[in-house]
Amino acid sequence: MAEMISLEEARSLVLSAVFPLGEEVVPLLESCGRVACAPLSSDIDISPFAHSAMDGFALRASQIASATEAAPVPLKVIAEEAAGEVFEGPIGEGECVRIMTGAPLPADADSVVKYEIVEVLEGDGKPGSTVAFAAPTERGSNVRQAGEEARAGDVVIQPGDVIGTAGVGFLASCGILDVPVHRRPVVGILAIGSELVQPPAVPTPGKIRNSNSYAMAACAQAAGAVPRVYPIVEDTFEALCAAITAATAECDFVLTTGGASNGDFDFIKPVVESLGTLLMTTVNIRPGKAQTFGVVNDTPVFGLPGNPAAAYVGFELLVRPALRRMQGFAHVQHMSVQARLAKDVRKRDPRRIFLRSTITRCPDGGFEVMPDKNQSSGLFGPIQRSNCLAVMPEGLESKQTGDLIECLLLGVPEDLGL
Ligand SMILES: Nc1nc2c(c(=O)[nH]1)N[C@H]1C(S)=C(S)[C@@H](COP(=O)(O)OP(=O)(O)OC[C@H]3O[C@@H](n4cnc5c(N)ncnc54)[C@H](O)[C@@H]3O)O[C@H]1N2
Ligand code: MOO
Repeated sequence: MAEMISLEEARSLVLSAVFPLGEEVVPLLESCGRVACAPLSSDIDISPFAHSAMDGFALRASQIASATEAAPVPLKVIAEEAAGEVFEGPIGEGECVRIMTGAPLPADADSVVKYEIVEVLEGDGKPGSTVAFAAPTERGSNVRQAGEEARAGDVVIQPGDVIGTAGVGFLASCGILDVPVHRRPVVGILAIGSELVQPPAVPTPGKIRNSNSYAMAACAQAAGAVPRVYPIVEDTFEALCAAITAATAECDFVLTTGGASNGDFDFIKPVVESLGTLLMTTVNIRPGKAQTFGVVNDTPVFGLPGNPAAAYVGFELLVRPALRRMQGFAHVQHMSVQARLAKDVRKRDPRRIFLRSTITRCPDGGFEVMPDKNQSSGLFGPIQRSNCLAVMPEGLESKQTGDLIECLLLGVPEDLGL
C-alpha cells in the first residue's frame, strides 16, 4: 500500500469499495431527491384525453378557413363545456362549442380559438349567442393531444434517474404513490479521543467537547445518509476494536474522527488492519492528510482526522462521494467554478490545499474568491463563514490577486448567495 496517495487515487479507491444499496419503497413525497431503482411507468395516457389549452371556442379549422377581417365567419354557440365535463353532441357546419381550458376537445372539433380574437355578434358568447371569426386557424391549434407526455405503459422514470420536484408531479399523474428508490446508507459516527466530553458538559482541564460527531452527522445528513451517532470511544486499541466491530455489524458505512495520525494513542489504522483490510492511510491534501480507509465485516470504514477542519474536508472530498454512490447518484462530487483570487496566497506546503473561502459574483458575471484569514485545521468557524473551498494545486507555486483558482461550491446556489 502506497503511503501518500493523490486525492483522485483516494476517491477512486473509496468509490470502488462501495455500491448502490438495494431498494426501499417510499411515499411519493419522500422520493424527491432520491434515485429511482426500477423503471416507473404510467397506467394511463398523459394527458388522458385531447383537451383545450385555452378558454375559447371549439370548432373544425375547415369551418373558418375562408375567414378574413373583411369577411368574418359567424358561428352559432350551441353548448358550453367546462373542465371535467364531456360534450358528446355533433357540431354542425355553422356551429361551435364554448370551451374552457382543460375541457375535452369535442369529437367533432379539431381546434380551439381563444376568446380574445373572437367577436361576439349576438348575445353574451354563451350558448345561444353568435360569434365571428376574422381569421383562419390551424388544425390542432390550442389543443393538447392525448398521450402528449406519455402513453400508458411508457417508462417515464428510468432506474438511476434522480426524482425532482417536477418528477413527483409527473409520478402523481401516472398514479404512482409508492416509489422504489435506493436506500439511504446508515452511517455510524464514532468520535475517538480520551480527551473528549459530550456536549453540553463543560470540559475539565485537558478535555474538549466532541464537536466532530455533530458536524459529521450533519454532513452525513446533508449528503442524504442517515447518521447514527455512537458514544465517544477512548484511545485504546481494545475499545476501538469493540466499537468498530459493533458499528460495522449495524451500519452500511462507519465513520470515525481522530486517532488517525501516528501518535502513541492513534489506533484507527491498526484496528482496521487487524479487523479487516486497510486500503489507505494518507492523502496528499491539506487540511487532513491522515485519511484512513478500509473494509471491516464487509462494511466500509473511514477514519477521518481529529482536527475539525481536516475531518470536514476529508468528509466532503472523500466520504460524501461514497455516500452518494451508495444512494445510486451518478454525480458524486461538488460542483466547481473558476474564480479570481481577491488576495495573494503564499504556498509553503506542497500538498493540495483546500482554502476555506467566500466566493461572490462580480458585476461582470465572473466570480471572486476571498480565502478566510484563519486557515487553522482545528476550527469549524472559518468553514461556517465560508461557502466554498478554493483549491491550491500540488506544488509550491503561489498565486497572486486576480489569478484564477478552482473553487468547490459547498451547498446550493441560493444558500451560497451567488
Ligand atoms: N508527528 C506528527 N503529528 C501529527 C501529524 C503528522 O504528520 N506527524 N499530522 C497532524 C495532522 S495534519 C493532523 S490532521 C492530526 C490528525 O491526527 P488525529 O486524527 O490522530 O487527530 P487527534 O490527535 O485525535 O486530534 C487532533 C485534534 O483534534 C481534536 N479533536 C479530535 N476529535 C475531536 C472531536 N470529536 N471534536 C472536536 N475536536 C476533536 C483533538 O483534541 C486534537 O486537538 O495529527 C497531527 N499530528
Ligand atoms: O491533516 Mo492536518 O489537517 O493538515 O492538521
